[in-house]
Amino acid sequence: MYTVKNLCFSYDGKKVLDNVSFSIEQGKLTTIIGPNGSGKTTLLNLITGQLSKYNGEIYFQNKLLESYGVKELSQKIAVISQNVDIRFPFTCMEVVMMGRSPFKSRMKQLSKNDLDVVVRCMEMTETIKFSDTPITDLSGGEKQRVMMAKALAQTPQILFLDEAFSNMDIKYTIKFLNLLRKMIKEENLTVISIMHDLNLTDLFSDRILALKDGKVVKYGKTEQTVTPQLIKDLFGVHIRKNEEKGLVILPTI
Ligand SMILES: Nc1ncnc2c1ncn2[C@@H]1O[C@H](COP(=O)(O)OP(=O)(O)OP(=O)(O)O)[C@@H](O)[C@H]1O
Repeated sequence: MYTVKNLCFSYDGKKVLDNVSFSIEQGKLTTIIGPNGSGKTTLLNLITGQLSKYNGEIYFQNKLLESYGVKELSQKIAVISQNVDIRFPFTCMEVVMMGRSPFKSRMKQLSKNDLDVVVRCMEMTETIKFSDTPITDLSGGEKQRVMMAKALAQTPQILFLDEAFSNMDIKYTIKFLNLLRKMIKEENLTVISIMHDLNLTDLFSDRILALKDGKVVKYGKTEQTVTPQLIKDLFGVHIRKNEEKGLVILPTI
């Protein structure tokens, strides 16, 4: 689905990604982990076409990423970024409706089908009650739920999440991770996420891509990849792995 070969990227001469190569499988939840500043968001921005001027190759569905137009790419991928940066007081329904814009012609209204998708996604994310509320009036976690509704309304083949649950409480985080697992199973959705919560990463991910200092340290199946040694190498933190319940993070460094 995605193949990245020898990807290198610098900001103003400062190298941030160094010879990164991997392939993402369809119908899996892959989580990118690594310390602050290791290059996770930069990598995500590159493979979603939000950053350019890299060295190396990025293939999406066997075509070079740079050969896709913005509209074509937006019909296939949706991205939820780290921060919700909407300063204009659009109503929440207007924001979720923007998720349908890759599918409509310029100047045309949304179709009945588009509106049905919007309402369904707002119901799934429990944001329908905010339909007429300006997004600027919501809390951080509520805004993230609206952004989740907008991303789902895009009906993507691949959903990218950059710490998309960072402001959500544990109930909604688990609700959405379960919803994504269901969509992966039933609709063959592919999810690529960045998460700092190692317990949830371990419980919900199929594959782990571990980055440190802009290099891939490890990439593979979660159960084989998330080991106490990897977490020690990445973060300098000790963990114990409980075979039944996942990770136990120990507060000694
Ligand atoms: N726009 C930018 N201009 C210059 N340097 C940048 C820019 N964005 C990120 N960087 C630098 O690139 C490096 C990687 O940043 P990136 O945001 O990709 O890391 P990250 O792994 O996502 O970090 P975090 O876990 O803190 O979100 C950091 O050293 C950061 O300071």
